[in-house]
Amino acid sequence: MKNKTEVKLIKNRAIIKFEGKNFLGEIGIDGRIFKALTYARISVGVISQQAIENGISVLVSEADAEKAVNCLINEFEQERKSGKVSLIYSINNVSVIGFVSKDFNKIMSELGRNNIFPLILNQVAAENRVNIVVTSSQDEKAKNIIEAEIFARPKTVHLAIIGHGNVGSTLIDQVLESSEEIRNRKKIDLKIVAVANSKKIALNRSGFSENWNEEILVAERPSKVEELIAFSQQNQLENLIVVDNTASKEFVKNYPVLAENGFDLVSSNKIFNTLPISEYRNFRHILNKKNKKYLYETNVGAGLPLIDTIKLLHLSGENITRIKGVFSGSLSYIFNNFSVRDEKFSTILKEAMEKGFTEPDPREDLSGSDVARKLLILARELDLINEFGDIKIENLVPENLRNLTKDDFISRLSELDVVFDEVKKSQQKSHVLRFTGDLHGDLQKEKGELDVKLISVPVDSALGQLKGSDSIFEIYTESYGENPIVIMGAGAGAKVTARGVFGDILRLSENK
Ligand SMILES: NC(=O)C1=CN([C@@H]2O[C@H](COP(=O)(O)OP(=O)(O)OC[C@H]3O[C@@H](n4cnc5c(N)ncnc54)[C@H](O)[C@@H]3O)[C@@H](O)[C@H]2O)C=CC1
Ligand SMILES: N[C@@H](CC=O)C(=O)O
Repeated sequence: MKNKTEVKLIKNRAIIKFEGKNFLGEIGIDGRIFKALTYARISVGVISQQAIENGISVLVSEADAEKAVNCLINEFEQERKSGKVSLIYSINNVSVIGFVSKDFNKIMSELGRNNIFPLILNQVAAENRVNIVVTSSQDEKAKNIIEAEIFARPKTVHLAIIGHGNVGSTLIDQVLESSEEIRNRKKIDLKIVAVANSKKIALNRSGFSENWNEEILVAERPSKVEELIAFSQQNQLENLIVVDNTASKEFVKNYPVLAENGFDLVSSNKIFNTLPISEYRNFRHILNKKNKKYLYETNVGAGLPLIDTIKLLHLSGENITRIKGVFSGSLSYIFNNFSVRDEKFSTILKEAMEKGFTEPDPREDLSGSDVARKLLILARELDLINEFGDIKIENLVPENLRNLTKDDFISRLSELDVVFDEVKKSQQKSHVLRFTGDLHGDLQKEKGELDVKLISVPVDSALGQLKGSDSIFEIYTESYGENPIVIMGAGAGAKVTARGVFGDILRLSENK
């Protein structure tokens, strides 16, 4: 049962800390502290004794802090000389929050998740009455969190959307469209308070509306993570989630500092999960330490529920023996169409780009790197310690086009036509081209074998029948034997991917 009383916030307090050896429980010490402060006409608030640290803390008005310290220094002059009292000092800029709640543990865990750890906690258990002392830079945020809990108010979740290209802009629109329904149904108030591209970041404490695009046009702040962190701290924003919808190798370097500063993370960007295993593990260590979460369901199979399925199977002890299939939505579209249509390769590639299936630079797909990343991400979900360099990748980009700028490459797409015409013609009759990923070998060992390659398969085979931009993942396990678990569906596209990212945001929000 929630207890509906006011949550009181008293600002401009200071903690007077009194530290020493073996004086706790000694008759008269508390009395002398009070007497000295009363004589000095200083009113005393919350009191706490720390048995382990051997200290006493009292709360006074910040204006009285210096006077309180001096008066206690005088009172305990002898004990200071003998070393019995080692330190008397003040911690300024703190606030007291008083409330009544039966769900004390829940409130403390919500505060902790938001990096708020009270400096003093004073609880009258019989009355469910609690006073906590927090730094003033976190007091409003703490009050909001406590009120949301006690009064069962919709909890506000603050979102920072990094990257507003195909996936990012679709996600923003989806969030704005559904936010009212989510507030009513789930009691979660999703607020997009930051939107960034590679150059600028737009910040809006009250949350962006449908005209977010205009706000980013006139934004002047550089797209730096420091701007976002400072903004979240200055505005005391609780329940923070940063969403990475870039393909940036640079932005992922910010993940650890974001987790350190209280952000959970959601990412459609696959780069972080394919960094060297030491960085991959170190980040997970930071997440654990800071009680933060990182979700990336769309890293493999866009909106398809693949990572979760693999995670669950693996966690439940199911022995996954092989994962293979067509992992790329764009290459699925390209080869499904190129194999059966009388059309140039470059024309079909352009279609895939226009439909938003390819990476920002389509060579990430054609080179096999994007499929290789997906394969590595799955391998690591199985606790394999493969590195990107272990993957055998067939690169479909001719060597002379590999080192061009993206724009130069795109202006020379027609050079791909001859190459792929040859490949198409060289197939057996009734065969089609498919670009596949295969994680195999002894997956009980430290490393698996990862292969990424273009193959030619009979048109009536399972892979041969793939349509549109569908991906197919065959998951072989010990219990399922020769019949794999098959997950198939749209493997790329802004709408399905943004929906998958949105799902991750909701999963995090519900646990907040
Ligand atoms: N398109 C799809 O079907 C799928 C895409 N993804 C992933 O989604 C991500 C985004 O893809 P798209 O939206 O198609 O790309 P896009 O090129 O349309 O958009 C990328 C956005 O990121 C911004 N950006 C780049 N570097 C940045 C930085 N350092 N800081 C801030 N912003 C930066 C760009 O300004 C742009 O707004 C990629 O990582 C992709 O692999 C994942 C699954 C499916
Ligand atoms: N470019 C990727 C998009 C999804 O990850 C693909 O084609 O699969």
